[in-house]
Parts: sequence; C-alpha cells; structure tokens
Amino acid sequence: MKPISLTRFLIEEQRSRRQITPDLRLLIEVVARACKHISLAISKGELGGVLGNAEAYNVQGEAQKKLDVLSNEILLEANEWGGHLAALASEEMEAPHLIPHRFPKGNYLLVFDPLDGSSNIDVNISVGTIFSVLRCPEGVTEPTAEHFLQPGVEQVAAGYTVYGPSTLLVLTTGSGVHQFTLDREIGSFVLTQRNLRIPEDTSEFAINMSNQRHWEAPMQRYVQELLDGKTGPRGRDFNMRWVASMVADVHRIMTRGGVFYYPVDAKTREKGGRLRLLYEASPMAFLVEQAGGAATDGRQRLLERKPEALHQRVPVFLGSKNEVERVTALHREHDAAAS
Ligand SMILES: O=P(O)(O)OC[C@H]1O[C@](O)(COP(=O)(O)O)[C@@H](O)[C@@H]1O
Ligand SMILES: [Mg+2]
Ligand SMILES: [Mg+2]
Repeated sequence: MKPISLTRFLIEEQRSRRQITPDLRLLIEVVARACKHISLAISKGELGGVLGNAEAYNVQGEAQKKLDVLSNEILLEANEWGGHLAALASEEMEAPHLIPHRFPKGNYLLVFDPLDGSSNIDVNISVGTIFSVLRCPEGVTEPTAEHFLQPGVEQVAAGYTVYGPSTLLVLTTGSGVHQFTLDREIGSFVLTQRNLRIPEDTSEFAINMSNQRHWEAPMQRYVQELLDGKTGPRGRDFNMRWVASMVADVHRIMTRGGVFYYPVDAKTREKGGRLRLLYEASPMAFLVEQAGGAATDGRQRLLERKPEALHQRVPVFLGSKNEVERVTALHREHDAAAS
C-alpha cells in the first residue's frame, strides 16, 4: 500500500471533518517540520556540538541544556512566519511571544515544551517535544498570558514527538490518536498507526519511587498495594518503568498500556506539583483521553482544570482507565474522610 504522508492525512481529515481548518492543518505541518529539524540536531549528538549545558536558566530556575535553547529557537523561528498563529508560549520563555508585525498573523495560539526529558539528552536516551494548539479569543490581536489560560478541553490539537531509535509524531485533532514515523530518506512523517488505543487495564506503572516518602497518604497506600503484588489486596504482580522523559513514558502507555503518575509531594506542594499544566499535562491528557485512557490530577479531570498561570504545575495521573480511576477514587475518599 502507498504510504500516507502527514500532509495527505491532514488534507483527508480537513475534507472529511470540518473542524480542521486549512490554517490548523498548515500550522501542524509547520510544527512537524520544526520537529524534523530538532530530530536532526539531536541525532548528530556530540558531533553536532549540541550536548551539554547552555550556562543559562529558564524562568522556572531550571538549568537549560543547549538543546532546550536550540529546540525552542527552531520552533519559534519556524512558526513565527508561518502565518497561522497569534502568539506562542514555551517552557523556555517567561512570557508569550507575539508574532512580529512584519509577519502575517493567524487565529491560533501554540504552546510547547520544546525539549522534554532534558536530563536524558547527554546520556543518549529518548527525549521529545510536546505541543498544544488553542484558539486565540475572538477580537484579540495582541494576546497576553491570560489568553493562554484555557482549560484543556479547549485544545483543538495536541501532539508529541519522540526522538528515539526512530522519530515519531503522535497527534490528535479530536478524532482519535494517530502515529507517524519520520522516514528520513523521503524526509516526511508517514502514517504508521491509526487510532491508537490504551487498554483499560494494566499491570505496568511508571513513577519516580525516590519520592515515595514525600507522597500523600492515598498515594502511599495505592503504590504499596501494587508493590505487594500477588500476595497483596490486588492479587497480581505489577511491573515498574521510569524513563524520566514524559514523552517516552507516555508513548509506552500509548503502545501497550500502563499508567504514568507524578503526584504532588511534600517537596513540590508549594509549586502545585512537578509537571506543567499547559504544555505537559494538558496535551498529554487530551491525547490519552482520545486513545480511550483517563487523565486526572488525582482529584479532578485534568482537561477541566482552568490554568491560573502560564507555567503552572500540577500533579498528573494518566493512562489505562481503570487504574487511573482507582487511584483517583482513593484520593477522593481520603479527602472526604478528612473533611
Ligand atoms: O527527574 P524526575 O523528577 O523523575 O522528573 C522527570 C519528569 O520531568 C520531566 O523531564 C520534565 O520535562 P523537561 O525536561 O521538559 O523539564 C518529564 O519529562 C519527566 O517525566
Ligand atoms: Mg517536559
Ligand atoms: Mg522541556
């Protein structure tokens, strides 16, 4: 069968479903093109001089890697003159970036984590890019941070790339989740999986266990039950994985099921959690729900949370539906008993 390129797939979606406007299609193509560029830079590794620290810090006080800065610049540059956006916001920039007056403007807002899993760059483990597309509110020509503060249900598209043994783009525009693989010989993303589905049950969980002693009581109880395995209340064994690149952990879940948890703990309570709502939790929650999974902050559906700040952090529980519902129910029961 003839391979279906991302462009052809999007044109077909645009024709069959009116929600994809030509502008949205072209915007996704620009993002995909920028990701190809990032993939190329990453694959050069030490030879390309892209590893190591940038000797700079982002607004969240995190040390930036050279590739964090480079990926941000690539996405910014590609999208700035694309003509489909009113503004962009990124993990690596304190405030939104407005499209300069000399370029044509569009009606969308793009928010992204240009390089997810930065701590894995220098050790040659999979990293990725996460992005989310929102509508710019009508009549707004100079969007501010406030215009980005839309709950995840308002997203019109979301996706991530994984720069791993192969480069993948996983995308939703609200009708299922589809996977594209970068064919380096022809230079395009090619459709390799339609309608990814996350099984409702799983025996695999992803969590950073080193934070265990800092977790809240319901989380302690839940994970202990998983660790007790066959001889515990769950009556079966669970396996554990933690890549420390959200894209890689989520992609494993997209492929064979599982759950990914980053609960709030005593260390992150003041900040609200570890992962960022707008460009990590929200797009991943959209993708996971579209693939039949569930995504909560431990108490509430993630997609319904109204962001309060551009770089807001939240707890994240996502993946196989029955497991996410169970851990969420335990948190709710705990809250009810405490009040
Ligand atoms: O190092 P920890 O605490 O295990 O956190 C790992 C998590 O942090 C992140 O790396 C954050 O992403 P960035 O690299 O974009 O800051 C996630 O991808 C990952 O799930
Ligand atoms: Mg990240
Ligand atoms: Mg990042």
